[in-house]
Amino acid sequence: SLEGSGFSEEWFTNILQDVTKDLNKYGVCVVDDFLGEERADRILEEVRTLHSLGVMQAGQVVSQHVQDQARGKIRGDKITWVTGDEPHCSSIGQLVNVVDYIVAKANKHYDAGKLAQYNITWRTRAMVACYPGCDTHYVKHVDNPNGDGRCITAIYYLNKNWTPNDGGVLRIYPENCSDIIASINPCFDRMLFFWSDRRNPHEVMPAKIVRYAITVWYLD
Ligand SMILES: O=C(O)CNC(=O)c1n[nH]c2ccccc2c1=O
Ligand SMILES: [Fe+2]
Repeated sequence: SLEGSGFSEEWFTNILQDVTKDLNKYGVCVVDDFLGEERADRILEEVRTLHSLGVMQAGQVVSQHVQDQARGKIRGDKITWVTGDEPHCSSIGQLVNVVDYIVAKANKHYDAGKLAQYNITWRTRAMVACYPGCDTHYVKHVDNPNGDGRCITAIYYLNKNWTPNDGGVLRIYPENCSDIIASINPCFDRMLFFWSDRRNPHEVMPAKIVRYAITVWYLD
């Protein structure tokens, strides 16, 4: 619901139209300056706290060789799952509430188009991910290749003053326009939505410095 979010009906309506239009047209939607610097800073502080508390576990191992693992070779992304009700997670919880509202409304929006094909009733918890730099990356993949129910991937980026030298760009290879590669910089207070299925193979390019993102998957 709107009250308590601190955002106006008009703000939501504008975002809704962007998300609905871009998702239906491109299968991808980027919203910049999503929550404003003050809220985004609070979320970043919470993620840094979670990282410093050591609650993030290795999401994937970068080296498949046993001896590398034995030597504790650089591991890939580290993740933790939060509902938003845990200690140090209240701003993350507010982010999820705002995204929930947008996705629920867009799903029922008058010009929902392809979004209307879904009946989004559920979502995962929020996955807080940290790529620790040192060229950690995520190989080209589809989030939901085999119909596990996930239909929309929603990613919120928290990387202040990001520059190309920092790496960690998200590349999306839209299935139906093979010549275009969408390169999305993981910059601070940027919100991204894309179809989770085979329409959007994507990869995280090697990150040179610590790179934070929060992902929620919406299920049909
Ligand atoms: O951070 C990004 O820009 C994109 N990120 C991804 O595509 C992505 N996709 N699937 C995952 C599954 C487990 C752990 C991390 C991930 C992950 O970062
Ligand atoms: Fe992914």
